[in-house]
Amino acid sequence: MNPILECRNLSKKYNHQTYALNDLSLSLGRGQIVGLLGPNGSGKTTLIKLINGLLIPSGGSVLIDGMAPGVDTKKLISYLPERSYLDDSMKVKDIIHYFTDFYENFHADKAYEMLADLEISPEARMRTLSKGTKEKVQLILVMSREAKLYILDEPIGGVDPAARDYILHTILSNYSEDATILLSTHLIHDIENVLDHVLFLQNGRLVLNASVDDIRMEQQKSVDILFREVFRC
Ligand SMILES: Nc1ncnc2c1ncn2[C@@H]1O[C@H](COP(=O)(O)OP(=O)(O)OP(=O)(O)O)[C@@H](O)[C@H]1O
Repeated sequence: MNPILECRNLSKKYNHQTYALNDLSLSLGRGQIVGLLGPNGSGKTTLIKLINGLLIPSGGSVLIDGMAPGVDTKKLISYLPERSYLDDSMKVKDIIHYFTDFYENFHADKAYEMLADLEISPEARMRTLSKGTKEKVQLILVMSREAKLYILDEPIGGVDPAARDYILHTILSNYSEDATILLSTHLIHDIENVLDHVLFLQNGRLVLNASVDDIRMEQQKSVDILFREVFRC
């Protein structure tokens, strides 16, 4: 079977400046949760945008399930961007209706179930919700699609610590076993227990591509501690 994601010598330069992403090659298999980790400006969002076809590579290529980013790969990827793209004047239930029309693989019943679990009213208008609650709604929408690759750019940044566990549980219990989740975060300590694999980016280069079990066995340390050592300022 094809890897769900393959990057070959992928590079991106903005405005002829230095490389935001530099000669990155990697291959991700199916059925795993992968942490995309790195300091500010290391290239995480750039990589995510390239995978989603929102940026064109300056060099190299990206393949999703063997295909270049395009109409067909958008059906396979469910993407949570770092900034909200939802219309603030809409009610949550209207957005669900819109998603149901727009995406063949969107399950409204699943979205309503998760909203109820998190005590968010479908009648609420987006602009009346707090930042963290808006993030929860966005994550619910993304996880209610049946996708092969979920890409979550900072999914729990604005969510309070008590809700983070629930959100992680929501992520874990709402994707099928052969799907892959690629998520970027700075909250490594909160998230590392659900990760199978990690990618460390530094100045646009991939400096670590390892399974979490290997890191714990070989280095005898948590991902959080390893990250702090590798990226100490
Ligand atoms: N639109 C743009 N124009 C010019 N430079 C950009 C643009 N977007 C990103 N960059 C630069 O590319 C590099 C990588 O940025 P990117 O946003 O991918 O990093 P990141 O790892 O997601 O950072 P953070 O953790 O702060 O979100 C940075 O040096 C950034 O300044």
